[in-house]
Amino acid sequence: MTALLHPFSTTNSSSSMKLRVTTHPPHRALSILTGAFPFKLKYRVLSARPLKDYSCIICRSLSRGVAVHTSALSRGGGESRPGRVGQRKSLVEDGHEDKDEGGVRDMGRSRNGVSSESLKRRRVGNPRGLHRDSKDKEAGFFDGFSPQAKRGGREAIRVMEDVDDDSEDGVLSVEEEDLNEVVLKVAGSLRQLDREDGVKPRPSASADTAESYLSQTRFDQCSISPLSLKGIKEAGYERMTLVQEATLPIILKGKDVMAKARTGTGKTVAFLLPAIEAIAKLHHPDRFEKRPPINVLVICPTRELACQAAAEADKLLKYHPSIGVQAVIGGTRLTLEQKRMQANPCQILVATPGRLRDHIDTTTAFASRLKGVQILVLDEADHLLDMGFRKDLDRIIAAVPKQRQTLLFSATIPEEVRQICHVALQKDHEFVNTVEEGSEETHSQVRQMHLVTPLDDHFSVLYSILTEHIAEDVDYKVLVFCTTAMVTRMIANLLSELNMNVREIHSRKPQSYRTRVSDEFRKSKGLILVTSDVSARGVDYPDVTLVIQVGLPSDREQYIHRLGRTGRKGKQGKGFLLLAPWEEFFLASVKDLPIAKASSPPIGSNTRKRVEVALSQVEMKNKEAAYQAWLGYYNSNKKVGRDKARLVQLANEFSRSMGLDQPPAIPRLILGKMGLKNVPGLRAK
Ligand SMILES: Nc1ncnc2c1ncn2[C@@H]1O[C@H](COP(=O)(O)OP(=O)(O)OP(=O)(O)O)[C@@H](O)[C@H]1O
Repeated sequence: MTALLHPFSTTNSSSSMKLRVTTHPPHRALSILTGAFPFKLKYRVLSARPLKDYSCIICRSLSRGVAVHTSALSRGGGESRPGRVGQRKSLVEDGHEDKDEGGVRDMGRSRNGVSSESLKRRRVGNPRGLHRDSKDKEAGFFDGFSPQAKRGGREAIRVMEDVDDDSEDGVLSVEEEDLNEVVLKVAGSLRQLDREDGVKPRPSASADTAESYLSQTRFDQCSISPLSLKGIKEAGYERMTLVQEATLPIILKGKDVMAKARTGTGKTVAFLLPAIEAIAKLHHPDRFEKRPPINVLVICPTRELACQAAAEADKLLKYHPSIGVQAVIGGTRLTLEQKRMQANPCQILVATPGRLRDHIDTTTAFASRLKGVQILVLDEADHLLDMGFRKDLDRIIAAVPKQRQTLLFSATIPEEVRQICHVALQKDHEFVNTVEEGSEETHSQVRQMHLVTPLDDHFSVLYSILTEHIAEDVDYKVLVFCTTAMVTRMIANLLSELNMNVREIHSRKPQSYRTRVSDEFRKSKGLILVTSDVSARGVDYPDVTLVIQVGLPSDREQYIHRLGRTGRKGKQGKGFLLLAPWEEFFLASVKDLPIAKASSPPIGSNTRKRVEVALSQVEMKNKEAAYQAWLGYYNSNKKVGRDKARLVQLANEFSRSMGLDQPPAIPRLILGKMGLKNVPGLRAK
């Protein structure tokens, strides 16, 4: 059957796939039956550009729901509009661990290649490079690292700068490692993993679930250029995933798309492939042109994710020698990036928001190169549209042409984000939702459990869960998510004292270290990665067997994304959420998810003793920093932080759980900024 223009045209009524198409207004849905048979499509691509006609054959997968909504919301182009969501949130670039407050640091250092303006921005009242808006000033400085500020509250917006002061010793976090090498390294290990994946499927993945994320459509049935097809084949991809199948034809048509698909189901390729196809059809500027345009701009919230997306693009571009991808991320030398972007093809730029702003502010001719952007992609769009990123994003949107195609992808798109998507998207954008109606946003093959137990037991319970899991699966690969960077460091220290094979990753580590550890974890088995939320979204570590979340996740979305590090590509996985009794309220926000109540693992006196001894070995400065960070994190939580006296009691409970009967003293200045001066139970210094 031949259908013109839209592959999911309502004319395909004989199909057996249930499809929801929403036309104006955006939320009115029309259910239709569509086909499970191949049909030929012909459509014109990217109407704004002089492109060729394409034909493709699309087969529909049976009995899978894909909702495509055409929205009536409008795009504000470059305008900066106040968010209607009205929430503020500190889930910010490179994670939430900037919720940690490490005290005042040296502000007098100069940064190579960074403009005074951007330095100033970093410095506004903040030694760690956090910047804030005027409301922060009213709210008091360090009192909010805003885990749930998205839902409102008095906390200050805390936007962490792209360049972390990872360097504990006061040395700048300037990396010697060329990012190109990092990207190539990641691309290399991705290729290797893909090859291994093709040969040896993990035994734990049943044939049924392992295939569930794939559609019946093969890439070679679509109107993809032969060079891209070669790259796809080499990457080991044969069939499209559901989200790729659903979005490719729409994106190729040149429409703005907002797409929601579960974690680990190939969203990166879903936006990269049509973007590459669009560039392939453009006139290619002279290699030596002084200011060649950037055609595709991909924004990712974290450095790891940006490197990963650039590596994926690099894989797909293998047979497109004239198209190049570059990544610009914080924690690396700005001047190196400038040289690289000048010396190499850079039609695709993958960036973290803060670093991109730095380039807009400081890099010669960068702004004019951005005028060539035809496709803007926001990966983890709900996170990027959140208030924590809003200023950077408004700036970025203002820097790219209004006449462009915009693609928003995420595994979670809360309703409030749909309400504000007009800041980036065209009025007639399509909303593609591959999460079937009535089904959960998490994977059914991932077993989720929660345990509510006193804080005092948390470390012993964590140790027990880990030892049990390790005993069950020699190929264990575990992610332990912690609330802040400093809590991450302390727990990693503890587990390592317990002789577990542990690595840690968070924003207070230098970027070269982060890249190394991330790469190691990607390739390893028999390893535990203790992490802050820098690993929560998008990071594609294959074969993670268990995700443990210790303490309150910042919100429902973050719970889903963290959990989504396991069960990728249809594989099996487990998730464990460990909460204290006063954190139990969080369960209400995920009550629609199948999270079973776990029974408390028996904690013998031996286990307790071992944990106690290990805690006594944990460095005091790590415990002190963890205490302060913990206090900052929960202080900014709307619910927990409301009653300051109670908050301090709980913090001191946390202190005791680390083996410190007397809570560490906190600098007066910081207590003041947290709004915790003179709260009984705190020690000031
Ligand atoms: N068509 C395909 N066939 C097989 N594997 C694929 C295909 N497309 C992508 N993949 C692989 O699937 C894995 C998950 O992809 P990706 O990281 O893009 O997922 P995601 O949906 O963006 O996840 P998240 O929501 O966590 O960001 C990657 O290893 C990627 O290489």
